[in-house]
Amino acid sequence: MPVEHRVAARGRLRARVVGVVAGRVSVPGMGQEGEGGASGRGRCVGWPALDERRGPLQASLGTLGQRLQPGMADSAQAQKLVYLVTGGCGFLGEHVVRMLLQREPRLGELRVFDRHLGPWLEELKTGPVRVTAIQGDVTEAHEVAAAVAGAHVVIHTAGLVDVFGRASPETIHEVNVQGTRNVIEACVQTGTRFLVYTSSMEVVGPNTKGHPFYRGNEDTLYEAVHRHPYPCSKALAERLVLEANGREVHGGLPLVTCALRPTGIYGEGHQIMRDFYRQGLRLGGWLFRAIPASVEHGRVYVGNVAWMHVLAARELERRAALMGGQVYFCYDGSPYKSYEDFNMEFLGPCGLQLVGARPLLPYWLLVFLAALNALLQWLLRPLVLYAPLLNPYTLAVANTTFTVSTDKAQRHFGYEPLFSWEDSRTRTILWVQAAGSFAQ
Ligand SMILES: NC(=O)C1=CN([C@@H]2O[C@H](COP(=O)(O)OP(=O)(O)OC[C@H]3O[C@@H](n4cnc5c(N)ncnc54)[C@H](O)[C@@H]3O)[C@@H](O)[C@H]2O)C=CC1
Ligand SMILES: CC(C)CCC[C@@H](C)[C@H]1CC[C@H]2[C@@H]3[C@H](O)CC4=CC(=O)CC[C@]4(C)[C@H]3CC[C@]12C
Repeated sequence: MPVEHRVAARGRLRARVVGVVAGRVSVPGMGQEGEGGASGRGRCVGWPALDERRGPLQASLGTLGQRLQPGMADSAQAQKLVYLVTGGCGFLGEHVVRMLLQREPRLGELRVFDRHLGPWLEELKTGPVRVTAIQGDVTEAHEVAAAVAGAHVVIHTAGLVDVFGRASPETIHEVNVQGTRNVIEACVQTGTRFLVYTSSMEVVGPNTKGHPFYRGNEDTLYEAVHRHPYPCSKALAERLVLEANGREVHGGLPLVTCALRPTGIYGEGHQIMRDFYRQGLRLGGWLFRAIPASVEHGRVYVGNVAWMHVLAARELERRAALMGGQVYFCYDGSPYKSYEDFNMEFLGPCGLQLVGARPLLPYWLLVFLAALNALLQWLLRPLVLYAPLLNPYTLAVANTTFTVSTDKAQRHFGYEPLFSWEDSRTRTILWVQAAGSFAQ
């Protein structure tokens, strides 16, 4: 039940302000210095150019890595800031929300904007920070503007993450590209100066040719060519965000933007992991290797992704010249492994086994099955939504090495992972076990 109802922002407010609850603030952490860098620019095959279209987690963030820096207490008293997190009820968004409450000392109000608000927001009502839940749609410009008005910082993580063909390409574009455009325009109109965008490694690759990206960084040359609507939309949206850096916002000051590019995120709330677990349980505890163990994936723990967002948002003002218009891969100490072997780090301790040192089916057969799935999806679309995990795109991503190795975020804004690999692994295992028992 909402604690209090109120209008959170000026303007034509149609976004529903569902409630105001208050959360907890604890201690911060931080770092320093830097330099310049490059941003990868992708090409979307079969998609219009930018200009042609207008258009169950507990507060488990712990005390790891907490460091109180000199001056933090002073600045905490000096100015309280309003943060807006779009997509704040999603897998990553919830972690960003909780991380801000725990580790952003200057937080005065936290606005959580999402199409679907989570009931867990109610838990956040006991602390000193006002949490404003706003039900709204990023594709509705006036709803976004109303939510942004008066915010100091926007963390834009809302997005349609669909590589399975559940949504149409147009819808993906509308949410990810037009939604991002609406966020930028809202910042410009209302005078909000700091915008952190959740991009994706998919902006770079894997490309349609299946070229490996091995221990790459933000400056690594790579032929970024996309066909799938999701990476196309993320690449277009990221470009919008980077190009908006330096635009004059209401009041005359420049907008400062940056984009964070997580690799495949895992952790508490990761639905695909939960799906693999349930599938394994249905198969009597067995999963069957489909992809060679030699294909490596970079993965990153959700808590560290959230932490990087919090740090980037905090440092954007002080390091505007350095960070503005920059992209940063999101990384941590998680080991490079194949997608399936990495999942087994969590599913193994939950009782599942991965059968086969090598793939059980020949690759050509997987390609055939993926193509068959795509055909069935198309044929059945008028009748039913058929959206299996295996399709030509997910097979290509799963079967292509994509690993990052970079310290740019460390150099530019002092990012160090907050959670060790051991801790990330333990937290994820506990969550999978709990999610599995709910499934029974
Ligand atoms: N899951 C992953 O492995 C990765 C995700 N990302 C990016 O991170 C961001 C968050 O992704 P996840 O948390 O995994 O996805 P998610 O689907 O769990 O969260 C997205 C949130 O955005 C909200 N949303 C969707 N459409 C909306 C709309 N029209 N208006 C308002 N809210 C809307 C959803 O309700 C949801 O709460 C996305 O931008 C995604 O592209 C980037 C790299 C990897
Ligand atoms: C048996 C199949 C061949 C195994 C299918 C696994 C796939 C469903 C997943 C393999 C790699 C994943 C993607 C990757 O982690 C990068 C991503 C980044 C994002 O921004 C969104 C999610 C995703 C595309 C992720 C989606 C699932 C996989 C394709």
